[in-house]
Amino acid sequence: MAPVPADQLETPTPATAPVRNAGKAAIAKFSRHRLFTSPGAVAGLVWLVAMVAASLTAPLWLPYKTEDQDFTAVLSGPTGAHWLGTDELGRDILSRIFAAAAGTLGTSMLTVIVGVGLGTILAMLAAGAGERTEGVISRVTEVMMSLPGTVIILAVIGAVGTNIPVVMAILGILMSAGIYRVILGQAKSLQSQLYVDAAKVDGASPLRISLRHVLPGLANTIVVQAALIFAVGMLIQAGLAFIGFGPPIPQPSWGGMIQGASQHVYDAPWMMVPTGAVLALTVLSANAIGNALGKAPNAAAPHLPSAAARRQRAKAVAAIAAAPVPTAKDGALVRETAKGTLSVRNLSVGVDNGVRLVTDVSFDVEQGTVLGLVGESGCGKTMTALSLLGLLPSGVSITGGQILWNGRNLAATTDKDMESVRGREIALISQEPMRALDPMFTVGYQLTATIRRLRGMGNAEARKEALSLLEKVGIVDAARILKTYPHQISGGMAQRVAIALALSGQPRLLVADEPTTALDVTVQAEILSLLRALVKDTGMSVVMVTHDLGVVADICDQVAVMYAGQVVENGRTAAILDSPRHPYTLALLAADPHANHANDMPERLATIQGQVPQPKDWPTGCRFAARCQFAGSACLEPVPLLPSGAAEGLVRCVKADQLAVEGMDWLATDIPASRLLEVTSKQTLLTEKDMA
Ligand SMILES: Nc1ncnc2c1ncn2[C@@H]1O[C@H](COP(=O)(O)OP(=O)(O)OP(=O)(O)O)[C@@H](O)[C@H]1O
Repeated sequence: MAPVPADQLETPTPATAPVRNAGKAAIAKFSRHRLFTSPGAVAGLVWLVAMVAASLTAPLWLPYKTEDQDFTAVLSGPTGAHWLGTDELGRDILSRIFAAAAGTLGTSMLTVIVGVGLGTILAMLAAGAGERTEGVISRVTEVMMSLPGTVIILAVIGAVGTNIPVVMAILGILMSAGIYRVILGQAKSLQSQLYVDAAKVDGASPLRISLRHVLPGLANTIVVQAALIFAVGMLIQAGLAFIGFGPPIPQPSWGGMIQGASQHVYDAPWMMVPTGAVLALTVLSANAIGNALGKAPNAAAPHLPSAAARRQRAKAVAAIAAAPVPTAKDGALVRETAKGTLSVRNLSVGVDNGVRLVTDVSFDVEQGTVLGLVGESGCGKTMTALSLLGLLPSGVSITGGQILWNGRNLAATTDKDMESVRGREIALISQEPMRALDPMFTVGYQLTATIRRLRGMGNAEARKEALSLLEKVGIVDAARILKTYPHQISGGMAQRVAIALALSGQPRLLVADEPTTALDVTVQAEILSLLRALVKDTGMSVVMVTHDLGVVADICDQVAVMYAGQVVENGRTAAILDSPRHPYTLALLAADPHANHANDMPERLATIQGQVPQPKDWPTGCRFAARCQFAGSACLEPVPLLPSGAAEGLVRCVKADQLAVEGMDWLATDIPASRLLEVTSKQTLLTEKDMA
């Protein structure tokens, strides 16, 4: 049995370590919560927690009773005996502020519970129970919103007296109508999600669907609304007390104290300061918390990076710009980048402060050629493609390497500068054409607006160009399509329009992320032949992300096969499809029914056991080893990308030559014991059996 390399041996750890690590991870995750990344929200939270704690424990520590009068210090400013001064009756302001705090905070919370609770229940009911119920609830809430809230509150006070909890609960009922309107749209959108349909098919009751599938999706909006209503409740309560509808005298209230202070604004201006400041700070704190929570991923456009992500990216960009230019390493192709050639060098992409998703990826795309990025789901194709456009999702950034394009390193380009590249030099077409089209506007409006913005044309000229672009992408009745809305055209037509949109800035490179996956087979063929014709006619290049080897064979000049965030093999398409040098490419071809000739179609198609490992589980050696039929002890070491011997191809496999010489096939059976190498996650244990 071969020895296990030292760097892959697990260090024995005490039994308590996992618990401690889990605790640390939980604390780290908690501290990254958006609430704690906003200084304003942290300060607000600290203030609110301190206020609640101080008000709840007030009877234990307050220096004076609220009604104690000190006639030797009437209307005094801050003194040793009265830290925040006294009022016109010599009562201690500090004691009165905190004695009033519990009531003010508690009854404001009551408004939140009634308002947000009722609004949420009504919205979930309306979203789940069909149009009639929604219609009834909506009409009722419209009536509630049309009622004069102040008059109703004053009428309630007239009827029940200044019973603050009752008044604040009624205020909550009045506010619930507005909250219902805010939450309804989101609840309806959640009700139309596929997983909700699946739950219905599984026979889940409407109540269970609402609680299990809809309510969690509303959590963010509910919390934000609660924070804002809490602030509004406090202000309204203070306002009522100011005009004399607060708790009965001598019971203190913040509004009543401000009203008292307003009588002495000239002779004792200080008196206004402590209560006013505490009220303002408490309201600001609730708003700051609401604002921070409102910046949740589902509250913002998901494709736009957050400020924190942008800061992180700016840091990464600066580090990449300062790094020395990589040279030919381990045989990797390094050529002078000609104009119109894209050269990606040692590109790495990772989650900010987290795992790496793509490592050390290199490839070239020459002008007028198509490169296919191929591999199973989760191999990092999309992350690589989106890096080219600076469109990585929020929280994911380029961590190293270069993207050389027209004399610039796009990996070290700021977000602002990327704006002049996107659309004009490099454009994107995505898997789902409807993502590129706004359902609110006609195709013509969207195309002309984009052409005017990217090419600086006038309206009439842009309209002509839009027509010509639609004709270029094979749309026969272009004039009619210009007037249609996206939902009025088919998927294939929408993809043609999306391609026309991508072409409106006359880009030299098109990044196509599985552009045919969502289309049916005949339309797929049409779109592929359209792309082929566009490459030929315009001389632009294409980076085509796909998991379909048929698409690769059909359109790609070069192919880069990706596995677990790495390129494992690249080179000319014909060379790679004819004589693959990496076992993963071999396996993909063996598993593809179209890659096998009808005559020698095996009885059983090959499979690749297991799954692509998660980025956190990548082993230090060959990442494919755990699934590979040919793995051996040498595969436990990191494997560089080396010339494959076929044209300019590169391969990341220590056994590539042996496989090529011996002409070994990927077997359609389970991995034979004679070829088995057990590679467990993280820790790689070699149990080689009968390996030569
Ligand atoms: N926003 C994200 N944050 C963190 N990790 C992500 C994010 N998006 C994708 N990943 C992870 O990055 C890795 C690569 O994903 P990527 O989408 O690039 O794969 P892919 O090969 O394009 O797959 P597919 O064909 O399914 O699109 C996967 O492990 C995936 O789980």
